[in-house]
Amino acid sequence: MSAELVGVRVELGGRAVVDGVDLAVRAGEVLGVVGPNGSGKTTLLRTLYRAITPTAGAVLVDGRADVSRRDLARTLAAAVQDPGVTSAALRVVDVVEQGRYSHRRALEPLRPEDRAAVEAAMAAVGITALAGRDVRTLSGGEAQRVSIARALAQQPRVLVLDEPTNHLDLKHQLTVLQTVRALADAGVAVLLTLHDLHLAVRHCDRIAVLDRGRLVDVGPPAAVLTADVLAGVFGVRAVVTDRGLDVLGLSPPVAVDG
Ligand SMILES: Nc1ncnc2c1ncn2[C@@H]1O[C@H](COP(=O)(O)OP(=O)(O)OP(=O)(O)O)[C@@H](O)[C@H]1O
Repeated sequence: MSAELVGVRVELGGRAVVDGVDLAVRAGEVLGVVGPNGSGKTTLLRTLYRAITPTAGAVLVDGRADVSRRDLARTLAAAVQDPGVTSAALRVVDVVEQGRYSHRRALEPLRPEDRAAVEAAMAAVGITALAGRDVRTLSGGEAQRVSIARALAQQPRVLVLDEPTNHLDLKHQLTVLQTVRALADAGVAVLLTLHDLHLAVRHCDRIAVLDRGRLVDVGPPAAVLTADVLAGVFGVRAVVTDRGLDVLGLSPPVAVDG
């Protein structure tokens, strides 16, 4: 299983925010997309899960462009930055059960395997105790984990996560990233965006660097996040070592008065 963008260009508000991007996420890997604010990461993910139609290029799932909405929903799950899980009076478990829609016929009750998938998804991100809570009462990090659990309950073969750790405390960041690793080890293709380059270096098999809508490079973290890329794209002086990423300061150095 793979999901692929081929020569993708996306124009929004009259300008290209993603341009000429070729990128494939493959079964068994965690592929991280990193880049500065506004570089096109969310747009790229939205294009892959077909929330946006590209201006040019193709989106392929297992090499095919003609996948139906229903087949796509059975194959690919996404947890996005603004999950909207807090807009209606639903319990946490109701939202996670939405992840089973694509596996059932309309109005069919949940089957034992659906319930098992929902329970496993909630346990994986530590929200079992929140099952009966009104989603409108959740904290940002709790709501984010509900959104991720809904995607996990879908048991997708391609999992797309937009900033899955941005509201999470350290323990839950690790919980989510370890869950992602276990899924990849089980053969799921995982594509995620991360702002935290430390997490990206540690938890991604490959990293794609976006800058102003263009793909700068894609490959293993240490090969891609070179000092030049970190300076040129992110504006920081930093190096990737065996221990991870060391950020030394801003690049070029900021002049300090006095
Ligand atoms: N609907 C829209 N209309 C016009 N411009 C848009 C629209 N959506 C996004 N953009 C612009 O497209 C660019 C890429 O946005 P995108 O959200 O993909 O970036 P990002 O890399 O995910 O950013 P961040 O790190 O801040 O989340 C930004 O300059 C943004 O302002």
